[in-house]
Amino acid sequence: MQRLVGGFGRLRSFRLPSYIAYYHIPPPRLIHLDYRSLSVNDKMAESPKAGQVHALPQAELELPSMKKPRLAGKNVPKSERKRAKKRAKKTDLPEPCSTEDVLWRDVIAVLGQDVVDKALEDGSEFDSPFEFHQEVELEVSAICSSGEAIARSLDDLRPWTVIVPFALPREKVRARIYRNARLHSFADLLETLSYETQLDLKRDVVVKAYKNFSSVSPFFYQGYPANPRDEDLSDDAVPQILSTIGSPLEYGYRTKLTPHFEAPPKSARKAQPSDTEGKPDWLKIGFNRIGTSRTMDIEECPIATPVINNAYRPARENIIKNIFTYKRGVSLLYRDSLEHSSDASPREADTSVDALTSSLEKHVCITDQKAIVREKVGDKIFEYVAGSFFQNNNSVLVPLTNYVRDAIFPQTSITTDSDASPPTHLVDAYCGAGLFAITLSPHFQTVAGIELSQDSIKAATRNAELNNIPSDKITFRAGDAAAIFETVGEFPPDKTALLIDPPRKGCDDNFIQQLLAFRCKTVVYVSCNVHTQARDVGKILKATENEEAGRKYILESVRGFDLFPQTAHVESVAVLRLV
Ligand SMILES: C[S@@+](CC[C@H](N)C(=O)[O-])C[C@H]1O[C@@H](n2cnc3c(N)ncnc32)[C@H](O)[C@@H]1O
Repeated sequence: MQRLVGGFGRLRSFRLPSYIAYYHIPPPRLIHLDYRSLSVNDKMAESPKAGQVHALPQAELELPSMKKPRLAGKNVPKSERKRAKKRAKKTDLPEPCSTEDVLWRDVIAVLGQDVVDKALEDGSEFDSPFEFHQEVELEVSAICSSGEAIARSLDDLRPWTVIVPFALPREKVRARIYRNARLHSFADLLETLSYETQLDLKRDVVVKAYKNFSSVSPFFYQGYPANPRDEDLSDDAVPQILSTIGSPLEYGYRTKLTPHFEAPPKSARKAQPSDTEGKPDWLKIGFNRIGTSRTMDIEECPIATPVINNAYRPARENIIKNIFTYKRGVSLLYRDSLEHSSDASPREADTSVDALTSSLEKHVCITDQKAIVREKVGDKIFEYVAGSFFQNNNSVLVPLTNYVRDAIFPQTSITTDSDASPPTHLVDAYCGAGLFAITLSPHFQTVAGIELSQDSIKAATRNAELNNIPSDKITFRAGDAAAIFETVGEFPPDKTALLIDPPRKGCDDNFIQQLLAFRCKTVVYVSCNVHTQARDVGKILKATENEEAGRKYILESVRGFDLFPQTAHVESVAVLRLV
């Protein structure tokens, strides 16, 4: 059983599930060792200075190996001899290749051979700057061969390292020292301080995606060894990837959860125990372990909203109690929703202004796939069928939609013609329940959205009504995204912004061809899969790169948005402009 506790805590005493713990517990594939830096340790063995520190007198070294070295004269009292023995043991460098030696070499790699040699020479290698149970703040330098993190102490006067579990390079952590050793201390992790580190790591994912999939000449990326190919884009086609925008909520943000469980196996049915025995070991209610189809038991999910966790806990108890009534496995659904009229029974309904205002903000948990979920994004209301698509982190939707608005109407832009009049028309391809079309509608004269799911199109049309947007201003149609270009034939391309937010597989070639034929002024590409986004953006750039007569698309900016803190997932927004 994994006990999940949200927020910061003593991570040592429990484990987050692997699906959310990507940035908290380094799984083996995240451990990168810089063997070049470790190789400086090889010099250690040859170093005469290092040898001198723990060397016994020459005569003793030459004793037969079975004979213990003589530490002092016969007349020295036993207690003194014991102390000397202890001292000698403490100052001995670790046995080559022992666990201690492997760690010691990580210490040297972080501090540098010169610093270590100096400490050994002046005998300060055990003078820890830290006391037992002292709390310290650290920035992780590397991962040790043991999988723990190693950080260099920030005190430059006394070079020191601290070994701490469950942290990653560049993360800032708070830790409590529990043991001091030679030039390093061991500490328990108290807190991972930096959400910024996650955002940096996610920026790296965007950088790599554009490097690997946009077909930009590899020479653009310094140190990349390949030669440019004919099909590569020119080396300045991709601008510097901007920093990732964080989610206002780092935990408790996820508005949808779909845990599952299997029905009892035959063997368990045969020996059906009484329900007083609690949860049987074979029963796991939760999510798949990363990369497997085995379920990990989850009691509580730190990234889910409180209303979802509050509903999940008793439901879980109920499933455990009644597990033998299930003949098949079940996938559950939990959706965080604002309470709306159909949730309250008529008897309970209070129509006073105060009651209506507070009910607008009251959250309930919906578990029926077909029920209607309600959310607010800024001053707009959205309703959709619980089983259909809607973004799962409400806290980041205002920053995200504002960012898209500002990209379409830039205050100053090096790439837009300042005399050009702003766009008046918006096309929302892959529009879902109308999130972008509706939130951005106040800034446009005409808006058109398209989406494959009939349920979502019904929801988008209803959402336009709910938000009092006239039907002659905004229209939604069900269909393949490429079909939108038939509908918007009347839209002036130079005054049209196209928003693309496709599923993970990205856009198909037909859509890209029609986009290229339409040639609208601005394209904002929002994506939940930055790799297919990089591929599609590369195709658009490449298609217009060498056009002599016509104008070409340039990639003005790319940046990640963190819709899913504590996971490896990153959303990406690319802005293309026709110049
Ligand atoms: C990532 S969601 C974005 C939805 C919406 N923009 C939002 O933010 O709520 C992608 C949407 O594309 C729809 N979709 C998938 N394939 C499509 C296609 N070929 N043409 C149009 N829509 C499609 C899905 O049903 C889904 O609603």
